[in-house]
Amino acid sequence: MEMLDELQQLTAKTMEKVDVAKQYDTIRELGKGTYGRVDLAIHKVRGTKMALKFLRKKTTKQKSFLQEYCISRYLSACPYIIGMYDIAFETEEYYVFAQEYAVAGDLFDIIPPQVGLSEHTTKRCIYQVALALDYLHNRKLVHRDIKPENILIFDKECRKVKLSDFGMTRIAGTTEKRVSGTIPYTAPELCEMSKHSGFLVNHSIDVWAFGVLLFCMMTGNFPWEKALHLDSFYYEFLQWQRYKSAAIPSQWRRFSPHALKMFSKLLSIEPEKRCAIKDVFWYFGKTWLVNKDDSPTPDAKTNGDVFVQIKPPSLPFSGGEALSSNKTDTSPSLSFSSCSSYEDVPKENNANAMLGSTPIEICV
Ligand SMILES: Nc1ncnc2c1ncn2[C@@H]1O[C@H](COP(=O)(O)OP(=O)(O)OP(=O)(O)O)[C@@H](O)[C@H]1O
Repeated sequence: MEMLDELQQLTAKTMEKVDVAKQYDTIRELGKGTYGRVDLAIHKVRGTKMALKFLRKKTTKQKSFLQEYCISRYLSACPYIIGMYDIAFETEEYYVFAQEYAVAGDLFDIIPPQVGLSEHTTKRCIYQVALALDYLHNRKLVHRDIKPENILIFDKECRKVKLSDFGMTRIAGTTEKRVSGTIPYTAPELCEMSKHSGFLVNHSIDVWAFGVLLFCMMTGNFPWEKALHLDSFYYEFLQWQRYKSAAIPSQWRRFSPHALKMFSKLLSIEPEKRCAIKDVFWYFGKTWLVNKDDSPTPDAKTNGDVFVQIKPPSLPFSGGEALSSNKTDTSPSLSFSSCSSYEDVPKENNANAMLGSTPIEICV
């Protein structure tokens, strides 16, 4: 990791003030995040289309910018991680770096609400995400922000996808403050921690988020809003995992026994028992979704079909509830609901977006 320090120092020394309009033709905004925005621009001299990531100086320290830029560059040799240009500069208001442009946007926008992607497309996509995460973990890094908005896609069929946004990436084993909000991808051991208390960064938090991401991709819903006992969808999952005799929660019944086994390894409640990302590769040769015609009829191990109407919680991603993203672009935004519904809600900040006030139908 000395190499990263050196790269950061070198970048800090060589970073220039640039007038963006003189060097780039801005085409459009690609997305907005918590700390800034990403624009599609053409480098006037090179004639190349690039994604310029602008991080507001008001909310981003130079050190954090350098860290994100250098970690991104360090990882960009992997074909499943977003490519980087050797371009970092500042303006009056922003720190800026240039990335490869992902022409089809991000994964969030192509997951059909309440339906999910086909098994074939999910496997094609998640396989590449798993390779990217395995690459990162082998280098002792933890991404810490795995979610569909950070998986960039180059075609709607997910033939080529790349992991991006290394703003939260840290070295495994370091102590971090738990400052970010709780979202459906947040592992239970982090959800239970009080804000600002320190925790040891570990690969297992990416593994958990990967499991939740997989569920979202295959169902178009979040499995829960928060991995906390007070979240009924999470509590049901917890009971099922703890006492195998408990009923399979309805939203998990669509998965094959192999897929359920994979989920219980990825979403193991105790972080020490969670599998490594590379352990999922074995499951790619197996079927993940049960054929509707073969699905088991409700019996002692299941609850039977129920149809529940619940009021959406006041937070964005509800356990078994609504998922929304932090995007504020003009593309249609989604919210996932726990067993169910993806509703069109603004992709405001993941942790703060409000769900609409209409009840969400949960078909179980
Ligand atoms: N290289 C790219 N090509 C195309 N679109 C991109 C690219 N980089 C980012 N975007 C779009 O911009 C959005 C925000 O980018 P990014 O996640 O890097 O910002 P952020 O401020 O770090 O977000 P967050 O709030 O999640 O931390 C992405 O979800 C994606 O839709």
